[in-house]
Amino acid sequence: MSQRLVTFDKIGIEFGGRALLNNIDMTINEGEIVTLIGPNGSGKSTLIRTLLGLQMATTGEIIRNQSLRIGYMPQKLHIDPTLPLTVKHFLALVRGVDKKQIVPTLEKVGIAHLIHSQVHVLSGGETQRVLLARALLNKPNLLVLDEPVQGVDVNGQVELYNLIEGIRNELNCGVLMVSHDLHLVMAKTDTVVCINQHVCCSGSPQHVTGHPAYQALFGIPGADESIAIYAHQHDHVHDEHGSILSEDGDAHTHCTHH
Ligand SMILES: Nc1ncnc2c1ncn2[C@@H]1O[C@H](COP(=O)(O)OP(=O)(O)OP(=O)(O)O)[C@@H](O)[C@H]1O
Repeated sequence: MSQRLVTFDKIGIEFGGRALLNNIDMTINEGEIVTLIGPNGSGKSTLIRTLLGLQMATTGEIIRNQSLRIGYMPQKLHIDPTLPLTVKHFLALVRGVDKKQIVPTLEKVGIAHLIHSQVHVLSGGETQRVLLARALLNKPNLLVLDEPVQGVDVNGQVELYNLIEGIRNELNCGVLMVSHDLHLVMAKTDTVVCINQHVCCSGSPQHVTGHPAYQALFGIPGADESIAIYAHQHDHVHDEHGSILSEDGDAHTHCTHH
């Protein structure tokens, strides 16, 4: 039986009398991929910051397993582009890093060939892999990924989600990720938690996408593919001015409301 890594117990956060998060219950188990979704400003990053200890909860508590070790991958890499910094040197900056682990970790995320590249010339997908490598160097049993596929094209996104799933399978770590992409991420997720200040719904991807609260926020999955077409029953004929000719040949118009 897999053990619980983190339990959010009725977490609430207020700022200036405004509730950013309210009564959030959520659990992440070893070997489980949990995806946090929600509209802009719904509190996803705030919840992550609370887990990382960067934000204090106003109410409730976060119960952490004693063994908890988090590897955090931020949304973006903020580095001065004028600063010369190779991937190797960037990863060597990780506190307490075992430098012998840098090459195997880069191999794990598929970019060992970039070890001597400057970080600011990397593509979006390569940068995300460097950030993932940095998170892994912390030897985590919980990976926390804030929008891991940001700035990556669709093919690259699929590859990154596959990579994250592969790492979970290999390390049996828990994964908590924030995502805006609902379609690609769903296949790689065990549990989806949909928040909008509070937990709107949670469970398997199938359960959540069928939930009315999810559909109210994001629409019905696949609905955009089946555009409802207004079918005009053209059972009449027009004269040369566009007016409808009745059976007796008199002209009248479509709309008679004024
Ligand atoms: N330190 C803070 N002080 C006051 N308000 C804050 C603070 N941090 C976040 N907020 C507000 O909390 C709300 C939630 O922000 P948060 O960044 O958690 O949302 P999000 O779901 O991650 O959004 P997005 O999808 O746009 O990244 C926003 O309205 C934000 O302005």
